[in-house]
Amino acid sequence: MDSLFVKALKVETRIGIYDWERQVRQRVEIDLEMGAAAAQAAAADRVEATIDYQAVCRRVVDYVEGSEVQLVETLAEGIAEILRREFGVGWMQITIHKPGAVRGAEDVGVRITRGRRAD
Ligand SMILES: Nc1nc2c(c(=O)[nH]1)N=C([C@H](O)[C@@H](O)CO)CN2
Repeated sequence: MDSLFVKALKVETRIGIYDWERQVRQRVEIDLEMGAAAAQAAAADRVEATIDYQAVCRRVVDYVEGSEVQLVETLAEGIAEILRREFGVGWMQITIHKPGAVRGAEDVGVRITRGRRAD
């Protein structure tokens, strides 16, 4: 299966489980991979024949900037729901990075995979 991807989409948001984290905005970085048939899009050579990754990015940024969740897991599930419902994505992998959130670790976060991979 072919896929479209977005790497390290940076968004400032309120996220975290501690009191101090409810007072600030922190940067998260988001990787997306979405199942999409490249041959169909190429044959038409039109963005309407596939998933518009720029439209996806705009929508994800809008959602994440406005969210106020505690866990990176909650953010990932919210994005998955948007990709499924609004963009018709059948298979996806979503990674939320929260770089620098844990002292001594370069990066922490969550990766979820949802949907069925088409052949
Ligand atoms: N499984 C998770 N564990 C933790 C999360 C999280 O979102 N999911 N978050 C935190 C804190 O907010 C941390 O990122 C800030 O230092 C800790 N554990």
